[in-house]
Amino acid sequence: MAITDFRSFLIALPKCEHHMHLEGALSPAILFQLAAKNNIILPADDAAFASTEALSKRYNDFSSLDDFLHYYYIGMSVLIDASDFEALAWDYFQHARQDGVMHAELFFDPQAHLERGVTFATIQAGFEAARRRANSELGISSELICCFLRHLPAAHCEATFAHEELQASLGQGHFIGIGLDSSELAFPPELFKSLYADAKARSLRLTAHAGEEGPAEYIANALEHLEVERIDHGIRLATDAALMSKVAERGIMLTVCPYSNLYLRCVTSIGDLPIRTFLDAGVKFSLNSDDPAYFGNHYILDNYMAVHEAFALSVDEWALVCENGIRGSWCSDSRKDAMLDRLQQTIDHWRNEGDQA
Ligand SMILES: Nc1ncnc2[nH]cnc12
Ligand SMILES: [Zn+2]
Repeated sequence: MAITDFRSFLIALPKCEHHMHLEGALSPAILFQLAAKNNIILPADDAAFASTEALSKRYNDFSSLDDFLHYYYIGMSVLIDASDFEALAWDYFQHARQDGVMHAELFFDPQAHLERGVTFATIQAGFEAARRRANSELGISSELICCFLRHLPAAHCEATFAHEELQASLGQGHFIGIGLDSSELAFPPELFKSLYADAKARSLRLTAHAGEEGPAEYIANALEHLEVERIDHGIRLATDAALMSKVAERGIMLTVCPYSNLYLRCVTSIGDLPIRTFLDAGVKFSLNSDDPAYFGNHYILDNYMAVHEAFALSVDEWALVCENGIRGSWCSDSRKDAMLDRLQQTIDHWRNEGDQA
């Protein structure tokens, strides 16, 4: 079958997003707007904060993960009340709707807000309002994944997890799992073994960033010491064939973020990502936007398009990527069945279109 309009085909696929930091959806325009509303003084000694245009331009020139994180943490300092968190998440959901996302599992970084005096209840109220609205108005289901910042001491992460408000929120089912993010190289997964054991004891789902800038060994360590079910990024897996076979055999899904890897210089082009290697080895992966507002405003569809342009996946391969994303989601079986039905209808429809072309 020849599909002449792959963009429309990719929009129509029922997509699941598993790797999107809500704070990474903060556009320069909303950043300046909230800074003005909340009287937040942005760094006067950095010309990047002179205007929306200057900041957007600086975002096109990150030299590494840490260079990006510097701006990411300054950016989120403008989020103060529940309506700010709601506006941020709602902005993301509107992009997600346009791109054909049916289900989104969204990271957030409470430690970065709690230390500024913003309460867990404030963050949660804002995100919950946007999630409810996304479900009823846009038909997008979502879950939250509470991320811990690995550049902070493990004891700090454990204390945050034990925080009364966080535990109460957990009791009310407000988030489904935990993740580990921020600066990778100096902070290997095994430092957080105790945090992950605590989360596992509370029946939370487990994932962690590994193998983004760090070596494949960090992926092995996250699997062994943190007992994660998914790996966020994981592109360095391709450097270790034995580990790659193990990951494929165990059905561990990687949440790959093509444009993020390009903008943070983990690869020099999207064509250098091991997408074909993973497909050939039977490694499951989903495609995601990570921090779209910081990475050229490339939301999930652009990531799908870029992978298509670089690797020319067949319709069957796209169907497999989509199916793996649905099956690897942390949503109910009935939601998965609804998405699998939609996938089948989409594939059938496009096969007919292709036959007629
Ligand atoms: N790509 C990324 N890697 C690590 N931590 C992050 N926090 C937000 N985006 C991140
Ligand atoms: Zn990430």
